[in-house]
Amino acid sequence: MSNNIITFRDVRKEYDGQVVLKDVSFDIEQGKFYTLLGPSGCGKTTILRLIAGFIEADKGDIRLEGKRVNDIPANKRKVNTVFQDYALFPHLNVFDNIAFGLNLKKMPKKDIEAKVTEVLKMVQLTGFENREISEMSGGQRQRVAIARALANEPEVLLLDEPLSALDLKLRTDMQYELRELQKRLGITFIFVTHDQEEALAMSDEIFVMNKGEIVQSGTPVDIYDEPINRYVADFIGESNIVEAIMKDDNLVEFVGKEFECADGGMRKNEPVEVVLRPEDIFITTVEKGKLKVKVDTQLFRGVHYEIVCYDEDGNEWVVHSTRKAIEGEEVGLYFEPEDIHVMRFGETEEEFDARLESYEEQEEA
Ligand SMILES: Nc1ncnc2c1ncn2[C@@H]1O[C@H](COP(=O)(O)OP(=O)(O)OP(=O)(O)O)[C@@H](O)[C@H]1O
Repeated sequence: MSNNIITFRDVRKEYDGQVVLKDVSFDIEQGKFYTLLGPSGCGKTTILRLIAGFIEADKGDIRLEGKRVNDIPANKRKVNTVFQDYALFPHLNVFDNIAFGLNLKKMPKKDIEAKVTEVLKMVQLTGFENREISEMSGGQRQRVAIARALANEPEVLLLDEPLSALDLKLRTDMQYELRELQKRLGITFIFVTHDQEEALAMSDEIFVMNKGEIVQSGTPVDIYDEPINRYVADFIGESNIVEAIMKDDNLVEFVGKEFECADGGMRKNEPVEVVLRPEDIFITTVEKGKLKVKVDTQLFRGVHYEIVCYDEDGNEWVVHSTRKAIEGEEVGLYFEPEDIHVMRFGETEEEFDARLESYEEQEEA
């Protein structure tokens, strides 16, 4: 049996004739932490609203636990949302904020008390029942908002940029807390952010979005190591991206030189792009390096120096190194074949997966 708690099949959403979600399909498995990642306006919140039932799809199937829910109202779905501003009632105390929805459902008083106690314990706010919302910190308010959502016993918790209002330190603390809470509760979290570091740190699976489409999905490591195109490579982490020619399987040419690489399954002499991450490049002597460059500038970033170099064709190469370089000096850049990542122009995720599979089979044969 499938472990999918949510399924989207060719789901489209338009506003005033403008398509903001382009026939999107995906599966969400029970009990995992998912993140929708992408720039402002790419459709992340639209997906959350469709799951919650706040808006209707113009086309396609939305299923929760296998059942089509397109026509099921929001309050009948086992899904709860934690909003960016938490949407707490400022004039009510913690207890009353959490009890609000339960009262509406006409839950008996004793059960409400037990439920509020239970969810406050889950978010480690036991004893805060009578505290006014105005007397709580940003992080505590957030936990109240989560507790209120959990009181409805959702199967899925939707979190729409819940950390964006917090300062950096609290934000990092809350990232740990949310991750830990999700693991402890074992319910599915769908988290929206435009912050790639947050997405990498917290998620089991990331959906990278652009202009109403999911461009790539996978684990943080997969997406970081194997971005399918320039957009994903640029969005997730820092990258050096140069145009190249795929000479043959395992052989790519850029800056007028051929390099051994681990990729294959493309046409001979196909124009491609190559990504090299700054932390995978080492600075050495011109003789020992694979590529000759000149050090231009460097910035001390605390853990490493960020060193900007230029090759003879004028391409910029950013290198992260724990050792300082000498500005103006000619040096060699060294990298391993498997750290060269080749990307085809216009390849979709399905095409990428299919190529990888058939190339790996061919390699094994
Ligand atoms: N009610 C609406 N009426 C018209 N257009 C809308 C409406 N809601 C959203 N949009 C448009 O749909 C697109 C996707 O919006 P959405 O809120 O899903 O983006 P997002 O990725 O969540 O962005 P952000 O990170 O800024 O919240 C945007 O272009 C937005 O302007």
